[in-house]
Amino acid sequence: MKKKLYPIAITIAGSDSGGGAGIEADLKTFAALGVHGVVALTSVTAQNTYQVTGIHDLPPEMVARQIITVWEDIGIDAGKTGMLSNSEIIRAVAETVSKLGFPLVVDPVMIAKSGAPLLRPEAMNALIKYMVPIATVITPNKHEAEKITGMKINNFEDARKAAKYIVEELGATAAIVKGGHIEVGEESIDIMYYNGKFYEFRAPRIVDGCTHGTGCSFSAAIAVELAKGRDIVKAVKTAKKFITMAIKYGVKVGRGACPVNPMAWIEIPAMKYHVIESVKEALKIIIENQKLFNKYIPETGSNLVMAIDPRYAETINDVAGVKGRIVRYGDGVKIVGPVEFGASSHMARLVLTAMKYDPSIRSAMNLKYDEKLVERAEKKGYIVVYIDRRNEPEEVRLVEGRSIPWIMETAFKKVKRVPDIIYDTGDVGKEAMIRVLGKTPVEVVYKALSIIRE
Ligand SMILES: Nc1ncnc2c1ncn2[C@@H]1O[C@H](COP(=O)(O)OP(=O)(O)OP(=O)(O)O)[C@@H](O)[C@H]1O
Ligand SMILES: Cc1ncc(COP(=O)(O)O)c(N)n1
Repeated sequence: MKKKLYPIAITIAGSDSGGGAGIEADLKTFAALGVHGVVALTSVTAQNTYQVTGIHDLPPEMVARQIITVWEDIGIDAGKTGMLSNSEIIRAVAETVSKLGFPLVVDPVMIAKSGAPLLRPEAMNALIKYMVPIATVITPNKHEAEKITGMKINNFEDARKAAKYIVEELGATAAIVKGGHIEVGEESIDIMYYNGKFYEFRAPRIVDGCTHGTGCSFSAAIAVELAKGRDIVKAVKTAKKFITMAIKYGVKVGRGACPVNPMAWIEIPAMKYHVIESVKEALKIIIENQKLFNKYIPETGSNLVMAIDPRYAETINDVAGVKGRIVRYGDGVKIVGPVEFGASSHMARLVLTAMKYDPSIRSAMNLKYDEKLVERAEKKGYIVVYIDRRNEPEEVRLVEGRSIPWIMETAFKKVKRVPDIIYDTGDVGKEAMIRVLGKTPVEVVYKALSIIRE
């Protein structure tokens, strides 16, 4: 079979005006994982991160009509359902999807994170009777699985029984009982029963992430992979990786449960590419001016670094620099290795600390100390701060990796902003150094050049 360039996935779900869950989360997930997303809206909710203040259901015929109209022209490779709200909508969706016959992921949405009911009590039986049997995969959490099976779920053994029951007695092809609230420990473990076998999907539990829309985005990700033609086990594996990242790099907005961030999946790699290109562009300028830079490359070498967006930057692995540093070579300089993430530790830590004070400062370079450079910087009106390394507290000296943040913190305290230049004149075993900071590597290199040039 010829592979489709644009697999099509449909979300049959409600809208969350807060943009965190529902079709909004689903469409972001579809886009991030590379399929074309289409929609059958079931209900409009007036919602934010901590409450639902109104629900307006669409007529069931209108829900069915959206699915059919899309199918007739664009086609549907797989779909998911989210909030279905009432039994008439459930009947209309079940009937339409059964007729068309595409693989369907059912997220049996009942209650929002904020506590609001999203499924009328009268619709519970319809959900079990009509939706479960047509589910290729159904993804209940602990509470939803309890409602569907009538069982109590307190541990993974109970979750296994429930998943098996949903498949063998209620007719789903595969059932995943999500473990967000079961045996809460270091990991978030989901249990799947499929084709006579149990599967476990594990990921580290994230404590300070965002969880509004997790269920929506997880089920949408499974639907995407099914639309691409992946088998169920592979689809869930990818969805689990996807949702873990979306929770970790959540969108920190609102005063309730903040929304997951499905875009992290593509945004982080895209930013990394942009950062590498930005460092490379600035390295070209250094090479063009290598004779000027030669004299000011420290004995230990220089590095030029840039961090990814502050929303995502956490460790030195989120900062790119030159592997093996920039060294003196004849009367010029040599860029020793490739530009890589995690290639620098000192300069990376400087930038990570600077970003805590001013998120726009994402780049830095170090030069050999020379009083002439400091004089020129001051004359040019740059903010220049001197740090006396003899004042470095004992507890800072003793801990590996603490000196650089201390230098940045001390400099910030002196001028109440991130300076353009921080310098020190060294100490026993510490080379005197000038550190140039800025928004981008090109800006940093031009700043450096402007003080190097006589
Ligand atoms: N804090 C967390 N850290 C990592 N993964 C999580 C976390 N919370 C939920 N997940 C995962 O996200 C996916 C979607 O979970 P979802 O939030 O729908 O279920 P739940 O946490 O069991 O229940 P609830 O919807 O009531 O929070 C599942 O794979 C689940 O294991
Ligand atoms: C329209 C709509 N659909 C689904 C959910 C569930 O998501 P959550 O449990 O994260 O609030 C929601 N809140 N709103």
